[in-house]
Amino acid sequence: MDRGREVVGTVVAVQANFYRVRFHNSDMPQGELLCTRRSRLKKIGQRVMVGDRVRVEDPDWAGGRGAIAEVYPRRTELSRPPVANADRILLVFSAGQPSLDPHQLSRFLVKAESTELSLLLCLSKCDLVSTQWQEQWEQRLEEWGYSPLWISTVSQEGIATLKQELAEGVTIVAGPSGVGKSSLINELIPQLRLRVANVSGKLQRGRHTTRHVELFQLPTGGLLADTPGFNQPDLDTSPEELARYFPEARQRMESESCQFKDCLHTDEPHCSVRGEWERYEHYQIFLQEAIAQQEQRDRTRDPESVVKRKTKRKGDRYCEPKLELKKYRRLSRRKQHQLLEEQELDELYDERELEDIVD
Ligand SMILES: Nc1nc2c(ncn2[C@@H]2O[C@H](COP(=O)(O)OP(=O)(O)OP(=O)(O)O)[C@@H](O)[C@H]2O)c(=O)[nH]1
Ligand SMILES: [Zn+2]
Repeated sequence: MDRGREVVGTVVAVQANFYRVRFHNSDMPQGELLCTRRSRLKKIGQRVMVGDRVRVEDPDWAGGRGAIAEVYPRRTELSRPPVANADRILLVFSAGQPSLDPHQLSRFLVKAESTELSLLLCLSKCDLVSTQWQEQWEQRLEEWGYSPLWISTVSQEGIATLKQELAEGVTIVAGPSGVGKSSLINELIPQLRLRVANVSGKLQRGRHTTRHVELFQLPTGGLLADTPGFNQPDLDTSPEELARYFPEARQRMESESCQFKDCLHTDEPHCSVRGEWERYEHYQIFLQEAIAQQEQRDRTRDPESVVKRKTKRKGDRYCEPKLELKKYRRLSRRKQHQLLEEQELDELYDERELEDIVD
C-alpha cells in the first residue's frame, strides 16, 4: 500500500482538524499517524469521518504526521454517531440488573433497524438469570424476528462466539446505560483499559462526551466503535418507513401487501400488517411518535416544498413527504447535521487541548 510517498489507512478518530489514521499493514513503521486534511479537500467541502478509508500523502513516520489527500467512497454512512463504513450494530441489553424491558428493547431495535446495517443482539449478564428464563425470552425474541447471543463477562459465556462475529468489519456498540458495555469492551480489548488510563484522562473523558467517536482495534480483527452517541433512542423515522423496521411487519408485508400503498397499518381496510403479533402495540405507539415528529418537522419548514397534505378517514390530517423530494430532504438534513457537528467539534477542543492531542 505504500506507493512511494502515500499510504492508505482508516480514520479512527477525529479531533478538531486532526485525524488519527490507522494502518493495518504490518510493514508500516508504526500503526497510526496524526493527519491534517489537504486544503483542496476543505475547498471542495469533503468531510473526513471516523471510519473513512483515506489516502495519506507524505507520511512522516518519525514525526508521526501526515496529510489526508483523498477520501474513498463510503459504503455506509451514519450521522449519529458520525461513522463511515460501519458494518453492523452490536446492541447490548442486560438480561438481569437492569432487567429486560420489552418496550425499551423494541425502541432500540427499531432504531438499529433504521440504520439498515446488520444487527447483532447480545443479552448480557446471563449469569444472573435461569436457563428457563433464557429459553422463554429466546422464544419470544424469535417471534420478534431475532435470535440473541447470550453473554456474560462473569461466566464468559458467549464471549468467544462474539469475538468471532466481530472479527471482520466495523461494529458500533449501542445499548442503554448500565447493561455492561464497558465491561464487555474491556473483555474484548483488554489493552484498552490500560490505554485509557495512560492518556491523562483525555480519552476517558472523550469517551463520555456525546460527540466523540473512536474506533478501537480488536485483537482478533475488526474495529469497534464505542460511542454513547447512539444511546438516545429517539426514533427519527417517518411514519411510512416505520413498519419496515419490524421484522414481523416486514414478513407480513412480504407475504401479502396491504390494499393501500400508503397504509399506515392502523384502521385501514384490508391491511396485512395489523393483527395479533406481540409488538403490534409497540408499532402503534412508535407510529404516533413518528407522526408527531413529522408534524413538528413540517411546522419548522416550508410545507409547500416538502410535503403534500392529506386528509384521512375521520378527518385526521397527516403529512406525507413527496417521493421525489424525500431524497433531497434527507440529504439536506444530513448536511445540517454535518455542519453542526463540524462546528461543535471545533468548539469542543481549544488550542491547549489540541496541543495535548499532538503530543
Ligand atoms: N453479573 C454480571 N454483572 C455484570 C456483567 N457485566 C457487567 N456487569 C456489571 O454491571 C455494571 C455495569 O457495567 P458497565 O460495564 O459499567 O455498564 P455500561 O453499559 O458500560 O454502563 P454505562 O457506562 O453507564 O453506559 C457493573 O457493576 C458491572 O460489574 C456480567 O456479565 N454479569
Ligand atoms: Zn397495512
